[in-house]
Amino acid sequence: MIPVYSVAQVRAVEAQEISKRGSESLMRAAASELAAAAEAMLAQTASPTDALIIGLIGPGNNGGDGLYALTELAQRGYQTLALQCTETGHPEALKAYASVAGTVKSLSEGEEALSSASLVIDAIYGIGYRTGAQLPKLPAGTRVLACDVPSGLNCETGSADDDVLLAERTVTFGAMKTGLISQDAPLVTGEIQVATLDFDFSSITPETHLVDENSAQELLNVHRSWRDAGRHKYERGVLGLIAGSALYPGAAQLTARAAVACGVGLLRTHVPEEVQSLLSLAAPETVPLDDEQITEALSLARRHLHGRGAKISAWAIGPGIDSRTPPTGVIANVFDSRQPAVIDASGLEVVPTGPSEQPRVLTPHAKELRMLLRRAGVSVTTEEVRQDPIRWTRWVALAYNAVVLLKGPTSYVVAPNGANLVVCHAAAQLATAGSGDILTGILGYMLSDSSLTGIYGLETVSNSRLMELTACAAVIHGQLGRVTAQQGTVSASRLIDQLPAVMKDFGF
Ligand SMILES: NC(=O)C1=CN([C@@H]2O[C@H](COP(=O)(O)OP(=O)(O)OC[C@H]3O[C@@H](n4cnc5c(N)ncnc54)[C@H](OP(=O)(O)O)[C@@H]3O)[C@@H](O)[C@H]2O)[C@@H](O)CC1
Ligand SMILES: Nc1ncnc2c1ncn2[C@@H]1O[C@H](COP(=O)(O)OP(=O)(O)O)[C@@H](O)[C@H]1O
Repeated sequence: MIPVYSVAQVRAVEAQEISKRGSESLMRAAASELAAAAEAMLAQTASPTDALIIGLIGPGNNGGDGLYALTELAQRGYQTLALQCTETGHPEALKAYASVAGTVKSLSEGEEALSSASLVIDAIYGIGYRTGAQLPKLPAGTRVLACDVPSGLNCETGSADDDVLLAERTVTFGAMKTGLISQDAPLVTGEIQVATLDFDFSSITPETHLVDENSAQELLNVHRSWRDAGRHKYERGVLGLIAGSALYPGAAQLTARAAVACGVGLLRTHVPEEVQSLLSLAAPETVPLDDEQITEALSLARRHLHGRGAKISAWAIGPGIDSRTPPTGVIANVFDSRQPAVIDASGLEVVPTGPSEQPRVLTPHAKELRMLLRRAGVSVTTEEVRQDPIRWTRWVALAYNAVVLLKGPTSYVVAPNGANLVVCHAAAQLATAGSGDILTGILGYMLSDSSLTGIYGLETVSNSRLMELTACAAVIHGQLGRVTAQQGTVSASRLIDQLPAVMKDFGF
């Protein structure tokens, strides 16, 4: 997992590093990383002598990094041009660049060259940016490498100005910063590369941790063993799905098909009669589950939570339920059990507040989070949630004693004790009807599989493991969005078609 720090924390460590290593040497180290990233971006498209790299240079250290990077690139044979966007610049870096590559032009003098740039290095503003500067408009299609932070992005809050410089890649120094993963940031940073510059953060507690594909892979492997291959379907895990209504007949199908595509041991479905026939056609692998069988499964669960003897090992509750007529009795019985459950959509409207023995994950989007807060007696605006998502998600986690996944372009996973993880997949194509139902299917499957939860016998899964698995499900979901988008337009059904291949990439 990638630790994420606030700007103030990064500034504090930076000050220590400067006192140890000197500011010039730090800036040169940052510049080398930036130059290497520029070379990597151009490796496929142009040889050094053909490529023109333009640096947009600002007044402070960010501009200094850009100038030293351009100096290195000029020394390696690239054509470079430094365009100063503000009246002042970093004096030593300006001198270093001029001695190798010639004079620096002002933006107005050299602006025309932007249309022939192979790459633009955005080194106007970094973490020192305050909203409101006039930023240059780049020709459409310009490839941009951002130095530390895209100019126009507030690295504290993640809020971007309208004229922010959109980056294809951002090389950020020291550590990942909160403002690079919040609010607008995933839409403007492009791929983020952290150049740690060997900063020492050992005495500082990060604000949160980012879970990316590599860390998800590690988290998924924690409990896997060679013995997994010997399990029968009940030992692999049985998911009970309580979902669907005549009003939304498709949602239960999507969740069911997603769980089946993940390779669930067995899926048992409790859906209204009129939905069951459709569901049996859409997912013939599923087996219906009536009220009596649920009672029996829950009663057995008191003695056998998992593995041999357990009829159901985890639950997914909510997709497509008509909130006017939810099967409250059945759902309340499941809520009283100690079996893990993921609760989504209309299920969120009936989940109780207060203490609970059940390991639960709630998966609201922002509007549903506000509804959960309102039910817990807290009234907030969408803007307040947007500005401090972890704070408000933590409120819900505490009030409902559940792990909470706040879904959106950046997803936040928070446990009742306040611990939290962030998933930032920037797969905008996921914003399509039914994609949340698929996430519920993926997570439901994961909660049912003891090789992932690591629980056997009568133990229950801890909130910290629940939080990790929830983040992994969100990472897989994001990857699913990206992979599906590479093949064409994205719909929920097409996401499910790609799910087996994506699961395979994560070791399933
Ligand atoms: N952290 C690290 O570990 C390392 C950091 N390094 C680098 O240092 C960078 C931070 O440098 P920095 O402090 O000089 O700030 P930077 O972003 O260049 O801004 C310059 C000045 O612009 C101004 N300004 C801001 N907004 C404005 C506005 N709207 N309109 C007009 N003016 C505005 C403001 O000046 P002010 O007006 O406040 O006097 C601000 O001070 C960092 O991003 C990274 O690239 C690496 O070298 C080494 C490792
Ligand atoms: N702009 C976006 N970029 C990336 N992911 C998004 C974006 N908007 C939504 N998502 C993701 O898409 C999913 C939508 O879920 P949800 O709102 O429950 O949709 P539905 O109810 O239609 O299934 C969530 O996983 C969310 O994280």
